[in-house]
Amino acid sequence: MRPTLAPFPMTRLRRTRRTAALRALTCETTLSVGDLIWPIFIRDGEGIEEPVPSMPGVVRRSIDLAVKAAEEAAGLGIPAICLFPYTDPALKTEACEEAWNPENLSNRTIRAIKAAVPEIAVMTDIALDPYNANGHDGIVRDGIIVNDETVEALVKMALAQAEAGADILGPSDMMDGRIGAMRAALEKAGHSDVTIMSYTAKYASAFYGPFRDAVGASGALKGDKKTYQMDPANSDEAIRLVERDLSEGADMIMVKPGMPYLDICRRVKDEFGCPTYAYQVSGEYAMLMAAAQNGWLDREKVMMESLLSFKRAGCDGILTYFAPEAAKVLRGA
Ligand SMILES: NCc1[nH]cc(CCC(=O)O)c1CC(=O)O
Repeated sequence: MRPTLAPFPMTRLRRTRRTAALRALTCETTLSVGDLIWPIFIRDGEGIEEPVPSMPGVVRRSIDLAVKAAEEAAGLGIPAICLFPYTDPALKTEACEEAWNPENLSNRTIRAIKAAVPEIAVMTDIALDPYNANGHDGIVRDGIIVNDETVEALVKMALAQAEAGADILGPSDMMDGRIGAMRAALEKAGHSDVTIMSYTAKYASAFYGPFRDAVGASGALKGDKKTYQMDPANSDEAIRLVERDLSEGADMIMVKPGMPYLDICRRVKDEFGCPTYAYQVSGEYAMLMAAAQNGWLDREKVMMESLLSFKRAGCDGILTYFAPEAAKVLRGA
């Protein structure tokens, strides 16, 4: 599309910016509560809300309070909540068996939320890192992250989550072949309605630091995730990954992190026109909150501006720790 402009002064682009009414009429992008997915951290226990120091305002909740959070989210009109478990270090093993235990923290929370707030969509994370003694998303053998064996484990994890009632499965592991394997297993097990939001273009990013503190994976992780997560230098590779995941049966595609990768969001939306989401990750949240706490940025304004930028870049929705706060702003509450 090429704009046609009469020469100045016939064209004065400031004319349409003059009043709030004209600005409202020419506004190209909107953010609404229906665009938000709220990631929350869960832990064992009861009545516990434990702050995550590197993410001011974010807590780890016991299941009873996670249910309360889901009720709050539903009340605000937030369509989905995404669960990340803080796993007891004693349950972490090299084989990661806790990942597909039907009674693990994550699966118990899915059931509790679906029982109390059936209308909210519950999204999960599929990767082995919360359950892995070495902190990696895949099974490690002789120092190598083994792909196909990991996919078998992830499929078991996906089935346990679907069985518990998850609406959206979020494979965040970046192994090859996982989407197709999960989709086939879900069909076979009668879970043909469960959606998959693939963490397709997930970069090996330093912006995940606070999240790894929140789920207790920082201490365990040996080395980095560069053999499976993407090189921040790459963009064409993201397009190949999206094509691959869509052809294997992903319903929705995610780009992660968010703000430093808006160019990828735009390319994905333009090339595939598929449901596209971005994850405004822990480090992005921490960065904005730290500046706001110092009085260097206006928290509410940068929150809303950053979320709008995802919509402008073509995203259909955003996973953000700001979800309830942004929802309150959008509802004028
Ligand atoms: N595979 C786990 C996973 N799922 C979501 C995040 C990061 C989310 C955030 O930083 O907010 C990570 C961390 C990682 O890959 O190391």
